Amino acid sequence: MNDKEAVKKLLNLLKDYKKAIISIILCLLISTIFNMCIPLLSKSIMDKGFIGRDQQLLVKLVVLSATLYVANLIIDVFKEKQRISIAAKIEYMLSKQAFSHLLKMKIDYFGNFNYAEILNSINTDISKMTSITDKGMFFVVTQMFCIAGGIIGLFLINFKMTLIVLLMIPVKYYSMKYFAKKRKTLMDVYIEKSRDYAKWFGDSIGGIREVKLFGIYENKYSEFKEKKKFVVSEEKELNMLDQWNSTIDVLIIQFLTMIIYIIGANMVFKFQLTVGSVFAFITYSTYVTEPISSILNIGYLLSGVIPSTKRFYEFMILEEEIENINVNDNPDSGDLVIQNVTFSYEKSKVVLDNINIVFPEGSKTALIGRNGCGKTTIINLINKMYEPNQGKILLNGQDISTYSLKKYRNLIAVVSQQVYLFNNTIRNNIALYKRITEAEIMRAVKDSGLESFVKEVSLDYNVGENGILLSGGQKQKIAMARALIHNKPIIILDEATSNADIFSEMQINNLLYSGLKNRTVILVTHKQDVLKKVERIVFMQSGKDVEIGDYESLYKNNKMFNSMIVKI
Ligand SMILES: Nc1ncnc2c1ncn2[C@@H]1O[C@H](COP(=O)(O)OP(=O)(O)OP(=O)(O)O)[C@@H](O)[C@H]1O
Repeated sequence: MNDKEAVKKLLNLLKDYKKAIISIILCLLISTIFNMCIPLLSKSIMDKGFIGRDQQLLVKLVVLSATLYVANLIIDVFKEKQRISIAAKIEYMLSKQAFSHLLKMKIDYFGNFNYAEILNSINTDISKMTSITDKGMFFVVTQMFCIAGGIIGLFLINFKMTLIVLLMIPVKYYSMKYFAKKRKTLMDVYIEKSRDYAKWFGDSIGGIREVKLFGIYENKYSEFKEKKKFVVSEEKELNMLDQWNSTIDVLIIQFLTMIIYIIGANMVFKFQLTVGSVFAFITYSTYVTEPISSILNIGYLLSGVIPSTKRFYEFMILEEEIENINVNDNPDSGDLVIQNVTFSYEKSKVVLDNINIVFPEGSKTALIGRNGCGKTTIINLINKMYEPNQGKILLNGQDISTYSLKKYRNLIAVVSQQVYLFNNTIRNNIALYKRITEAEIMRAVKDSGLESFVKEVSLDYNVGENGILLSGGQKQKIAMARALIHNKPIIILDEATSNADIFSEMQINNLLYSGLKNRTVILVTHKQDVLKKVERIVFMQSGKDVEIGDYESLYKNNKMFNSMIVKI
């Protein structure tokens, strides 16, 4: 995306608020007209009131000026209310778009960026983009009128001095260009550095247990100092640049005012101008110089917003999961078939090579194999976190890529080794936004082996951030209860009982041919008692070499299989 497209996108954000923007511009116009009258009033107060010693007129003019000031204040409050409301709506709308996109994005995005980094990027970009509703931006339109009115006022008072005022335009233009270019470069670096810092921060706090257990506090602290120093120094440079830009602005205007005073005084001494005219001229000249400065500063302001706008829209076009909307059939349970599937996460490394596995409907199948051979990858493909590079996965004879993603996933429950629990009650973590009766929840809790704990603390016990208040086994049992309750025809248990005690494990294993009797169950396990129980075992020597059989045949014929079994 180039700068022009980014500006277009920014302007597009305002298009839904035409009415409010028109009312803001009207308010600014009325204020501008009032402001135009004030120097003329001051001129009369000075020349006719003070110097002409007309007290009655002086009081009238002072009251009129004060009324205009108050009217301006009221208009300003009304205008600000509209402007703040547009800013809030744009921020809310962009946040909604970003969050909805985030939920639909492909899973590999979350492997590259951690939560702190994602939150930091989205918040920074949205807040920068919302700054297009800042006061300075809206002023542009009315400032055109202000400049026109100011120039007319100046010409009416003195033509020659007006030309001097107009000379400042090219000076300001070139200074703005210089600062805008610098700011854009600095902003790009700042965004990169703060993203890097947020990534590191999320990673370090995510690993707080390791920091404590391995005593790497000092190392992390010195990394922090280094990374934060970069961010703070970029912030400092950006703030200093803003300061220099406004200092140069003030210098230009002050220099101009000084010249006007000198030339004006000279003219007063020669009786070519009145004292009031000189003061009115100076006020009018600010009506021209300040708005010109603000208009030219828009370029400077945009130079800070454009990098964020580009990054935001680049994020918004990242690939989402494809939801088939044209499908008319509901996926139905049936045999699940992995057919000639080849898959790699990275092009250079093939993880699964032409794999064929059938999981008959209602069957119980165990997956066993060495670390990294691709068991979890098979599960990732079945639940459509990834798509095969070649081959197909079929359910009930139909390619799963033709099913509605939501409806297809609705058929599968996964309990993995690393369970994620929301910071909510046990009840809500099990029900997951579905209306489920207490009796049903209690049945699932009983089947998963969590009953005695629930009786102790109640279903409304809050589990804390990712279940921090629970033991590993309790977390897995909640995940198990969650899988059981949703009545899905396909259940995947990826080392799901790795943290369960022997009694709970036996209880869960007994479910295979009772509570889960009619469901297709796929278990990743190395435990002998489960391997003996299931009717089929998929033994993976690697992602290329897959052998399927029952326990007896594999046990007799495959030494490698034997060496992997955990006998308890
Ligand atoms: N998101 C990913 N991006 C890139 N490579 C990955 C990703 N996830 C897994 N891999 C790689 O794919 C291979 C298979 O990983 P997978 O997690 O499927 O193995 P596994 O058999 O489940 O292992 P384990 O028994 O240790 O859980 C490994 O070599 C791993 O490094």
